[in-house]
Parts: sequence; C-alpha cells; structure tokens
Amino acid sequence: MPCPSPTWLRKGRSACPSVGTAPSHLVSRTSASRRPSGPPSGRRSFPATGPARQTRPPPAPGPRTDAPAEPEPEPVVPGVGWMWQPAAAPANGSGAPAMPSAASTVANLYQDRIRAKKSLGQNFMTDDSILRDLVVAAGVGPGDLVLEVGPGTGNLTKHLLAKGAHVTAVEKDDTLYGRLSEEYDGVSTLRLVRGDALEVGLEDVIRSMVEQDRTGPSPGPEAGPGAGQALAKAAAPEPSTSAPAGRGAVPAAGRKVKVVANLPYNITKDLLTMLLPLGDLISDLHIMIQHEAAERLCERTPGGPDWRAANIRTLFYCKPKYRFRISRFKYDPVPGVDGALVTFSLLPPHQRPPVPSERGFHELVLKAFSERRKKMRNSLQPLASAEQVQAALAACGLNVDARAQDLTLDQFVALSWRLHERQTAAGLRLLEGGGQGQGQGVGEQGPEKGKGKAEGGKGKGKGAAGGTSAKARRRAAATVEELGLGLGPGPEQAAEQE
Ligand SMILES: C[S@@+](CC[C@H](N)C(=O)[O-])C[C@H]1O[C@@H](n2cnc3c(N)ncnc32)[C@H](O)[C@@H]1O
Repeated sequence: MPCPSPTWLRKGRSACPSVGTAPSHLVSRTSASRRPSGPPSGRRSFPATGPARQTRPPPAPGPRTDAPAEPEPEPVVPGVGWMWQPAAAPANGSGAPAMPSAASTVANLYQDRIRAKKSLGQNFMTDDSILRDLVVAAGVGPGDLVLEVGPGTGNLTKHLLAKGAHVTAVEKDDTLYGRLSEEYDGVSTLRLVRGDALEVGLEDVIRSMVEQDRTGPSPGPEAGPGAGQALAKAAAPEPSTSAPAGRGAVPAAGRKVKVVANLPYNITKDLLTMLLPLGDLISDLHIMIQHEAAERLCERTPGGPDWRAANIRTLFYCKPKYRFRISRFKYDPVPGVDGALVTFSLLPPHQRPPVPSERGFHELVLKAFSERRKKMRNSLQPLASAEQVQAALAACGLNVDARAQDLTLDQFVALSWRLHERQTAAGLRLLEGGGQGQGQGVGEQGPEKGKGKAEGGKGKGKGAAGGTSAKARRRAAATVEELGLGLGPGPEQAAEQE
C-alpha cells in the first residue's frame, strides 16, 4: 500500500518501505499544492514569498561526545520555508522538492507571527544534522512504532517519517497542532493527538499503538484528556473467551514502541516518571533534555552530591546512556543551557530487581533522600524505627551510620528486603496482639508516633493486658499495607477481625 506523505517525503528520500507513487487524491492534499503562494485566507497578511526570515546567524557546532558516525546525505535546503509556504523548487534533479530545513520551518513560524511559548518549553531545534543524528542514534527504521512528545514544528517528525517510522505525536499547543494536522493531512504513517502528554492517557496511547500494529489500521485523530483511552478502546482486540482484552493485556508478540522527543524541559521529570515503568510496552526512550539534567540522570556512582532518588529510580527501570551534547545555539529561542540526547533502554518488568513491593521500594528511597544530610536511621522515620534501620543496614553489611547518597541501587534493594523482614515480623506481632514489640513494632514508630508506644509497642496500656488495641492493630495493618509488605490483612480486614 502506498504511503501518503508530504511532497518532499514522497518524492524525495525513501520514506516507506512499500512506497509506490502516492495516490493523486493525496498528492493534491499536500500543503504545497493546497496553498496558494500568498498568505492563507482569513489570516493576517504577511509576506509569503521570498526567503524565509532567518532569525540568527548559523550557530556554532556544539561539542559532541557520542554522535553516530553513519553518513547521511544532506537534504537540499530550499530558499523558502515549509508550512504555509509555496512549494520549494525542485532542487536535486529528481523533480522532487527537497526536505525543507528545520531552520526555515522555525523561521516560518516567526514570519507568521507565531511566537515560541516559554510556558510550553518551546525551544525549537533548528539543525537538521542533529535531528538526523538523533534518529540514527535511536535506531529508527522502516515500520518502527515511534511516539513523539511535542512535535511542535514537525522538524523531528519529518525525519522520523523519512525513515519510514509509524509515528504517533502528542502536541499540546493548539496552533502548532493545527498546522501539523493540515500539513500532514492524509499521511497514514502519522497520527496526531492533541493534548497534554501528561493528561491524555499516554499509557493507553502507547498501548493502542502496539495493538494497532498487531491488528490493523488506526482510528482517526483524537484530542484532549482521555484521548488515549479512546484510542486504546478503538485498537483493543475483540473480546475473546480465551484471552483477556483491554487495559493491562499486553500483546503476546507485539512490537514495542520507541519514544523519540525533543522534550519541553518542564515536563521531563513527570514524563519520565510516567514512562520508565512501561518496559512491557516501550523498548527505549531517546530524548533531548538539559545537559545538566542528562548528566545527573546518567550518573551511576553513589557518594556524590548529584546522587539522588531519581538515579535509583532510573536505574531500577532502565539503563540510561548519555549520547551527545547539543549546543544551546542549535535551538530557537536559545535556552540558557545546552541540551543533550539521552537514551533510556527500558528493562522489561521481569528483569527489574526483585523487591518486596515496587511502590514501597520507591517510597523508601524517596524518604531516605528527603533529608540527604541525615543518617538513614533518622531520615527513614516514621517509615521504620531507628533500630530497624540500623539492624537492616548491618544485616546488609553496610555502615549503620549510612546516608542515602552512600547506597547503590543493589544496596537499596537489599535494605528494602531486610526492612521488609523486620517490619513484617513486627507488624505481625502487633496484629497477633502480642504487644511484645520491644521498641521494634511498626505501631511504635508509625504515623502517629508515640501513641503506638502506649498502645502496643512496649506492652504498656491496653497492649499490656494481653492484647493490642484494635486501633493499634489497624495502624499496624495499615503500615504493613502502606509499605507494600503484602503480608497480613489490610486495614478493613483487621477491623472486621475485631
Ligand atoms: C522543545 S519543543 C520541541 C519541538 C520540536 N519537536 C522540535 O524538535 O523543534 C517542545 C514541544 O512540546 C510541546 N509541549 C509542551 N508541553 C507539552 C505537553 N505537556 N504535552 C505535549 N506537548 C507539549 C510544545 O508545544 C513544543 O511543541
């Protein structure tokens, strides 16, 4: 089946593995052929002919540490821009217009008086050689499933499409989404989703990509919060009696998704928090982020000031790799810091370090780092008592005075198991009504520190009378549950047992 695409993509570089000549109805729908050479009707009038306004001198090349060596032919850069512009003149003898340059696309935005929005982290990439390097570093090839967050100008998108990838792109900016929709109308290898990547239901969007790859063609464009759910629903296989369908049902032999993006800096952390645990659906992420943040995330050695909870979390879910640095002058507007490409190779769930509970593990790590200067026996309270932490550290062969930044991922994993053993034992003692916590009971150091002591931990008060109070048992059960220790009844069950 032919792969409809913008004119430069269709006639110029090889885009889709099975491309023939695009059908005429699609040819006639490219922006180049749709658009007259003047400004679009209903829009303010700006000069539409002549060279696109260049906003800056060509930037100096930035330092690169891991740039792919694969040589790629330079696309011929036309003298005019792309979106909202007349077609570029054939420049390479093939009769096809060359791929428009990233810089000219950005310049066109400004020419149309569309300003970059700081609130949306809009620092547009203007250098095609970096975008090509990014796509090569990501290993994008024909037919790959790619999620792009924040396509914006479409400058990265077009390189992904030129490689023959099947791209789903989520854009929050209505204006840019509108331009992209028009430009790529009829391009079957691109699906645009309008909305905030943090709110559209990204997991469902990704799940639908995998499902559609397995089962057939994609539904139409979707927009707004919940778009992901609609896409997932449309892509979900017919319910069958033999296989569970819908959310959580991972396709047995489905291909995984690559995430490739020049991310707005302000959503990097939240997006990674959302995507890193999806190793069952995503193979790898290749994202441009701030250089300093990239260096911090790729740090693998504990002990330094940059060793944070985010490092433990990142290493728990993936192998991060700093690829290459990108000069800030390659972006427009120029940000205050350089960028970098980082690759996160996600671990499938069964390859992650086994822990008593993932949620409990990450809470433990966050708490440990919440007060970096404190020793863990202090910073971990009230999650665990000082005695429990010291005993658990010693059992792991670690210094009982250790601070969070001293521990590797493996050491945190070991610590979580030791604490789990101790707290489960203490929690069970309380749940059994023994009241023999002797300073190690969960209740004693629980969220209502102090109260537990009187009620159960040291065998005083009600606990001393041969049984822990119902309240203390409930609290113990809740703490056990909260830590994800997974043993003993939950709070409701404990209440029922009273
Ligand atoms: C750094 S620009 C990258 C644009 C383009 N991909 C490039 O490489 O030049 C970030 C893009 O993400 C979009 N964006 C910002 N916040 C977003 C969010 N929460 N969800 C989806 N897109 C977002 C911005 O509108 C912008 O288009």
